[in-house]
Amino acid sequence: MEALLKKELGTSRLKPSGHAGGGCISEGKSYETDDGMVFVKMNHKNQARQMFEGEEASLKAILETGTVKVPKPMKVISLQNGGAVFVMEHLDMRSLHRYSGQLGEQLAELHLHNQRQREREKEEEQTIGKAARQSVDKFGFHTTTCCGYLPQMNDWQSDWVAFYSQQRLQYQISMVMKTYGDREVHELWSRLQLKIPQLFTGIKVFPALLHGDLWGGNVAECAEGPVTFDPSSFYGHSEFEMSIAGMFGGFRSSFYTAYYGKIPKAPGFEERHQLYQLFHYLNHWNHFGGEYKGSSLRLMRNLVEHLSA
Ligand SMILES: Nc1ncnc2c1ncn2[C@@H]1O[C@H](COP(=O)(O)OP(=O)(O)OP(=O)(O)O)[C@@H](O)[C@H]1O
Repeated sequence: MEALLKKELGTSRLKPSGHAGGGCISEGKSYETDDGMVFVKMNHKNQARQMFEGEEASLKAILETGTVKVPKPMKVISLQNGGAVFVMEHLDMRSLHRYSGQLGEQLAELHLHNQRQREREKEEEQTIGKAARQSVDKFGFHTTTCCGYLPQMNDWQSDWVAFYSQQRLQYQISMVMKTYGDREVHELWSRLQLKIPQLFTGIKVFPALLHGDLWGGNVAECAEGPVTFDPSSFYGHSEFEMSIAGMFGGFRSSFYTAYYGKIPKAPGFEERHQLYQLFHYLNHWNHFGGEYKGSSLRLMRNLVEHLSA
């Protein structure tokens, strides 16, 4: 693997730095190269290349906004015996502490970036008659991204409720059905899907670029500010981002105060929050098995019971 890395990176020097960072999905290791330190993630699954290409595209999209710091992506390389590696800039990181509030602000800036771009274009259209369209007016992404190692459908759709119901929840539920044949999930889903539009009454959702997997294990800080990594981006409802953040903890109150100071909670936030957490519980059920079954079904029952017939 190291000979392949040397060749692909065009470096004569490739020395393990001693920094290793294994997550739940891939193994990670840093190396010193001719051009500085790199962090290399390796995964032997067949779908590793697709997973890393999605991460690479996500990092590029977030970098382009200039809002929140992420490692610069460098290269996805296929391994001979299946699997792939992903090379990116190495960042010296420690647990998020001092810059928690700044992360909240910067995340809100990321979420507002596309809308502000659209507003600038509208002004230009009014003053000079035309504007080069860079803003995104649909939900989805230009490529598949993976939350964990499972691919997410990102086909562009104008209607957020349809996108989220079909490409996020339905997709996960179909996978649960295929793997576990669970009848209760099927029965609850047939009732829940009819009620989802109620949760969006009076709400206008504008596509926001999301990190997509913002749990406490994917945020940190460098000497000069906060950093996030391992994204699975798409354009979606900004509220979706806050769902996994709350599931496993790791975010201080200063993070939430700063974020909601810029993007206040809209009416009905709490019910939609449950709907958005449902995706992550189902995705965990599909990744890690039955220990997430109980929490997924509980959430579904709760949503079905609290929404009117
Ligand atoms: N660019 C980087 N520079 C230095 N260390 C990094 C970098 N990216 C990630 N790490 C370290 O590696 C660890 C695992 O990274 P990452 O979350 O991307 O892996 P993963 O297997 O996709 O994880 P999971 O799915 O569990 O979130 C991080 O917690 C961090 O300590």
